[in-house]
Amino acid sequence: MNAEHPLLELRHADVWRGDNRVFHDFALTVRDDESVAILGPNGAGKSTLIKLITGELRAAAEPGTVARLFGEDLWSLEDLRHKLGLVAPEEAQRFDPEEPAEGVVLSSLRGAFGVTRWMRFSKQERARAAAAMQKAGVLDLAKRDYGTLSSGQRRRFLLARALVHEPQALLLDEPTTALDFPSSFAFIEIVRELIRSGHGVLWVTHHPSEIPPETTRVILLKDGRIFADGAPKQVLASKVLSELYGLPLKVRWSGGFCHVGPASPPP
Ligand SMILES: Nc1ncnc2c1ncn2[C@@H]1O[C@H](COP(=O)(O)OP(=O)(O)OP(=O)(O)O)[C@@H](O)[C@H]1O
Repeated sequence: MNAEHPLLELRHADVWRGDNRVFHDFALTVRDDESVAILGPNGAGKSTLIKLITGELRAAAEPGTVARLFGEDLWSLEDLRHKLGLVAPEEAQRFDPEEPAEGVVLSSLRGAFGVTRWMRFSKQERARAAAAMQKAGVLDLAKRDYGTLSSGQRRRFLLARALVHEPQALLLDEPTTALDFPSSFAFIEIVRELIRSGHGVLWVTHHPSEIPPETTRVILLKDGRIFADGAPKQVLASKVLSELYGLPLKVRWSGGFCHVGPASPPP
């Protein structure tokens, strides 16, 4: 990681959505070798933060405001895909069900959502796509029609789509939404392996139980502010989460994973 240019630097940032100022004087710095989980109640500002990172939203240009991704002030995630790969489940809808699934990955090399008949790919590009599908555990499904894949398999193709650019870090926007337990666990295991092999990860989720044990930092958002930021066991604590969500919660750790339930189970 270049110490001068962390993945994300926000200082004195105001972010507006319509007439609503979601972030005010917001500050957050994330290094590109960190594995960070971001949680918070509905309306906390998670999507706003993601849209800020993807460049869909911008911080207001005020004196003193710093908003940089990999040291760039006005970035386009398209241009930074070799640094930060995005997995956003809603993108799964954007592909032709009759296209071979490998098109999800190959078309990313052209910044497109699907392969058109004018696209040509070199041997090296096909090898990169194969390597990305291998990492995501879907190489054997490359030739299957995309429309015949399960949600979990499609999610892994989205991961391969991000990995084909060999990014240093990944931004995962609720990547296990609507996946069953086995598919979620399989996805989490792949991400764990990526963290272990040195990738930075920014994982936005509602579910503490899916935060990989390799995660080094947890950030809790509430009402557009950072409510807590620190080591997982300090932040994902019964008292902190009870205060965040406004109800008594009990945290239990097992196998490096955090499980949250009501403080006193119903009779
Ligand atoms: N298009 C919009 N116009 C105005 N306000 C918005 C808009 N989108 C979101 N907001 C507001 O911004 C705040 C943060 O919303 P955001 O979607 O970032 O929260 P979130 O943490 O992602 O929530 P959720 O968990 O429900 O997805 C909320 O108060 C929300 O009502």
